[in-house]
Amino acid sequence: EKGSAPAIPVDPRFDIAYVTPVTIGTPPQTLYLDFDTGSSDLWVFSSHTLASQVRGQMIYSPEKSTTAKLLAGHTWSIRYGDGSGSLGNVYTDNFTVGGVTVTSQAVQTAQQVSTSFTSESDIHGLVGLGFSTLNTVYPNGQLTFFDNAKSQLDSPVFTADLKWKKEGTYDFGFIDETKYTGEITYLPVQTDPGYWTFTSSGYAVGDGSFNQVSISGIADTATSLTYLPTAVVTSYWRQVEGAVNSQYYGGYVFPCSSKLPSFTFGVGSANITIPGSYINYAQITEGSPTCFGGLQSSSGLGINIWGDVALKAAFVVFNGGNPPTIGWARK
Ligand SMILES: O[C@H]1CN[C@@H](c2nc(-c3ccc(C(F)(F)F)cc3)no2)C1
Repeated sequence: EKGSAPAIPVDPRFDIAYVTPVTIGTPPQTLYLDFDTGSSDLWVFSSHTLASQVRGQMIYSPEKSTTAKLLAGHTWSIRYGDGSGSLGNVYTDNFTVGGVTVTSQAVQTAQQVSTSFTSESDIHGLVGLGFSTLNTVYPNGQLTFFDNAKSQLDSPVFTADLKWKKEGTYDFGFIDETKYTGEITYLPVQTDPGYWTFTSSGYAVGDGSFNQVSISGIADTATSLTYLPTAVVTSYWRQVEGAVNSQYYGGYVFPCSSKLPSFTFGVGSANITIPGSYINYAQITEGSPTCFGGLQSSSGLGINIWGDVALKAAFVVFNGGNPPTIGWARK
């Protein structure tokens, strides 16, 4: 089996996140979910979610699905890197993405969500595509959609082809050669504690010289920006006149009129170049002449994150084989 589904930017003004249509249950209920390689819970807004916390999101109603089964005595609670979170209970039901169906997928129904989820009406939940060790369901951890689907896929892989301010795709079970140029460079993945963690071989700013330095980080499709070591990020923003690291805005801001240099990162002996335009993330407020950078310091996070700003510059293969690896290609 193989499947393909769109990755739709939530806000075309700036790619805060990407959502993908899925169907759950019988008859099928459609929701748009944020696919997240940085976590491993599949949770949805539901008929169990506090009404005061639902604002326009589509919901999954297990009581309307003839194939839904409560996973009795199981609960979950998750906290994301930005402090947002959700919690609830668990059903199993049929779950379909791009024509690939998993029967009895653990679907975590939210009873409560934090305010940032409530205010993001275009995101109806998340599909965790990290390693199942990260799943928060208690007392028995559940498998991700990808772990459940793997055995029925032509190949145990999924790929991410995210795009700047445009619709991209997630493919399951195959590698679409038309989506990239040149070769795919595969790197080893550290699966502990459960992220797609790999080591980049270095970086260059604009057409400057390449700095050979190992940068270990996670490939995270649900983090909007990219967070790298302070030394790397300061050497980038030093090239931009008027750029400052603002305490007030919580990161590097710069004059929107700036022409930003590109940022190149090494993957083995190959490299990926992020166009400067991708690093002009957004005006700090509508109409402001000050813009917020898409490349920020990871010093407060304790981990480097290759988020959408980097991922959308590449074709990325998440290979769930034995051992798992991650593949990068230019496009
Ligand atoms: O935890 C790490 C794992 N991947 C990153 C992640 N971040 C979110 C998230 C999604 C949507 C929202 C909201 F809609 F704006 F509320 C907030 C956070 N989901 O995964 C960070």
